[in-house]
Amino acid sequence: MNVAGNVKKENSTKVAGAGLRTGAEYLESLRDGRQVFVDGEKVKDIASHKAFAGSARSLARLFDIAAAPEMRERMTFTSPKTGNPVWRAYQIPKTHADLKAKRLAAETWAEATYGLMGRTPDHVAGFFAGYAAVPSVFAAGGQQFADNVVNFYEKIRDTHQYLSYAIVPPQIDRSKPAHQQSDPTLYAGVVKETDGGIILSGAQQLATAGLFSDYIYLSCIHPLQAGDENYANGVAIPANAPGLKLYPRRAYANVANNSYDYPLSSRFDEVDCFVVLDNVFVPWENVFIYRNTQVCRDQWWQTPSHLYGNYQAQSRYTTKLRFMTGLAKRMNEMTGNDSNPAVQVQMGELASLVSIVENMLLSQETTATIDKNGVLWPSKTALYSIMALQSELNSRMLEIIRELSGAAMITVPSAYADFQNDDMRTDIERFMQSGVADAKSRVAVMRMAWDFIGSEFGSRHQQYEKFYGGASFLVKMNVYRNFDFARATGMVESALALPPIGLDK
Ligand SMILES: Cc1cc2nc3c(=O)[nH]c(=O)nc-3n(C[C@H](O)[C@H](O)[C@H](O)COP(=O)(O)OP(=O)(O)OC[C@H]3O[C@@H](n4cnc5c(N)ncnc54)[C@H](O)[C@@H]3O)c2cc1C
Repeated sequence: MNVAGNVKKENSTKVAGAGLRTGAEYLESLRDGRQVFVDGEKVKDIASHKAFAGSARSLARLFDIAAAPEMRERMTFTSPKTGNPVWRAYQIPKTHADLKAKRLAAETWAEATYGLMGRTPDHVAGFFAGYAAVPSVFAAGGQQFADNVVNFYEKIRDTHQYLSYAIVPPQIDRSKPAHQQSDPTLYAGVVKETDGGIILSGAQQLATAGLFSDYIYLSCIHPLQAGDENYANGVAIPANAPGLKLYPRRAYANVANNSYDYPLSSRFDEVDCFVVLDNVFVPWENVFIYRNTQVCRDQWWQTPSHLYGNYQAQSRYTTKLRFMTGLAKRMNEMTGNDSNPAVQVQMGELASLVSIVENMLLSQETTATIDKNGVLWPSKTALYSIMALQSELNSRMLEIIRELSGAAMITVPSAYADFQNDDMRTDIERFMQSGVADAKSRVAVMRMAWDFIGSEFGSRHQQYEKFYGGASFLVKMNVYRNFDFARATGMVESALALPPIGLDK
């Protein structure tokens, strides 16, 4: 299977996959009555709606890649429960080799979307692998919750389910804790308990790819305090649960009506969804944390969940940066600047920044440690250091590309249709050609670069890289909590205790 190619028609055909879900099955499963609202309307069919169809097909392709027999070793491992192949994303790593295998699988999926889709099925899968690796954290709220999280993990692993998550309260009034908001049902929380489960109301941000997933994991990563118990939950909600409403932000593919003018927006807009819960019932078996602020906090930091999920995110990010570097190189070739030494220095800086990200990813593997239960934890300092600086490094990399481009991304025809007009085509072909390619090829590269960096889609990506892992001041606090300051201050103590020189008079 050609991983880096465009979405192909075979996506909609069934692939022999030993029970693995195919793209066609995935697309069919989106027709389940989920409530998605966009442009003033309820969406009837996500898989065929013009705002979402291209991205749905890109995601379906990931299912087919994993189901392809020749990708079995790369993309799957054997379920200890069923003996069937299941996505590697759900593997709990026990060795450094396991972790590397998970990265290779993540990279394979990331390459199929050029790193432009962050919440592919392997992201939240990593969190659940982390929960199932240390269920005792959930048992602190009652053994039944630990059992629930393990059972649910096994179910989603063995049936190849796609989860997204909404784990941040809405930005209504950040100056007040959850329970002091002007209305107790603004933030998503429990409003009622029944014999069969709990009922939730309120809102939560921001389920990227929520409308494309099978379940949304709803919990809270923002610090909660005494009094916030109603908001301290961890529950899995099927995307079509009655009362669950998804409000995507502006869908970029709506205007990206052809893949020449918008080669990326038309295919890879993963769509961030605001989540509203209107008395959504969640059965007990899908409840893993219930009104417990301590467990709600510990799920992220006392299990390897946050590390596994963000290790996948860094694999995806590294892939995207490779693609970005390739785009910059092709752009320079088109403008004839590629051999200019000053341009090569700028490209050298870009490549240095990309290499730092890549090597911090590899360092998470090599400095990973094994806990007392035999579970491998990627290095916290390696992960959080690069995440903390990503916000700044990403901006610098984009700035270099803008610098290198001059007007190249702007001096392009208004639309693909211009090539069809005989009067326009003559001028375009003459004046917009490159020294190494005809006008159509040159413009194709520039449109792709603009879609990457300057379109609404590209601009959202800049915001995504800043915030997908939380605001950078919070990530820096993670580094602060995990850095070995004792070793650093120990050296200072040692230096202060060195035998004195010249003080004996
Ligand atoms: C494109 C995109 C996709 C996302 N996808 C998901 C997703 O799939 N699932 C999900 O759950 N969430 C997702 N998020 C949400 C993301 O997790 C939050 O945006 C992030 O946690 C930041 O929270 P916030 O937006 O409420 O910002 P705030 O917490 O309000 O912070 C905004 C800014 O205010 C300043 N600030 C606020 N408080 C402090 C402080 N104490 N000290 C210093 N500065 C401060 C900082 O400059 C900070 O960057 C996504 C966000 C974006 C932009």
